Amino acid sequence: MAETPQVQGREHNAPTVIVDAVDIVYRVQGAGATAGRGAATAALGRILRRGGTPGARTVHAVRNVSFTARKGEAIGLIGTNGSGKSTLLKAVAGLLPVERGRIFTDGQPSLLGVNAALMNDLTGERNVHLGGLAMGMSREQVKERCQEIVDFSGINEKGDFSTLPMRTYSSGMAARLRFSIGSAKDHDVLLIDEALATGDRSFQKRSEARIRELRERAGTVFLVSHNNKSIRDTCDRVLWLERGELRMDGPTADVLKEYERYTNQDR
Ligand SMILES: Nc1ncnc2c1ncn2[C@@H]1O[C@H](COP(=O)(O)OP(=O)(O)OP(=O)(O)O)[C@@H](O)[C@H]1O
Repeated sequence: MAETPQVQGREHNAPTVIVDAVDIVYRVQGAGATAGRGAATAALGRILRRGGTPGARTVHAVRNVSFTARKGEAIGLIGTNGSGKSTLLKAVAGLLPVERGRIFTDGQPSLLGVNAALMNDLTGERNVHLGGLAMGMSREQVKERCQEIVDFSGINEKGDFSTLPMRTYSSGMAARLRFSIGSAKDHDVLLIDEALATGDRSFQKRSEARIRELRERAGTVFLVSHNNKSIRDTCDRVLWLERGELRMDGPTADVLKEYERYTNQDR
């Protein structure tokens, strides 16, 4: 019997994210109002020049980017500072509008860290519960997995931190707990922004293994990182963004070779 398109859509290799000729532009209100001359004079000058809103400036962060991601792929996003990686990830997560082009996703993309909105005044344990519920886990599932999530994060390695408020955590500990909560559930499309950079080497190894597991369970994983080794160890494909443009899209080894050549030369 012929398969319906929906059944085909569940196959390995099926597209999960299609980004089609996307541009993303930030609008910064009130930017530069105090630059140079006095604020009032500068604002008046702008009104006279443009006849528009004073102080509105734009940042064109992503330019004409297209790619298709498939089930089972782990895709690294690389590029020098400010090249548009986080912006693109937020747009795929549906948190930023596109100026031009379209983004299609099959399933709900989860941006690690943002979806599990953690609260500084609550303990790590309470945050594990809330984060789990926010991701759609049942109370029983959360109860069952709470200890495992805390153990994976390693926050209790130097004391019983899981019963202390998150504001007492170092930024690395908070990032580890976020990663641990976010990756406790299988995601259709998991977007990870620099989560691995903050942990120590043993946490990095655990999280790399976790990414490989998530990927095997048929999801698609995107990983933004400045750590080329993490990218090499976890991703089979890499997108290289530079000044908002997609400079290269291909197998990890090929793209990293060109990227390393680019970052090692004087620019
Ligand atoms: N909220 C914002 N408002 C205005 N401009 C922004 C905003 N966030 C980012 N930008 C600008 O958009 C461009 C892309 O930034 P983005 O954070 O996506 O880059 P990135 O590649 O993730 O950088 P990094 O590696 O430094 O984290 C930069 O020029 C940045 O200044």
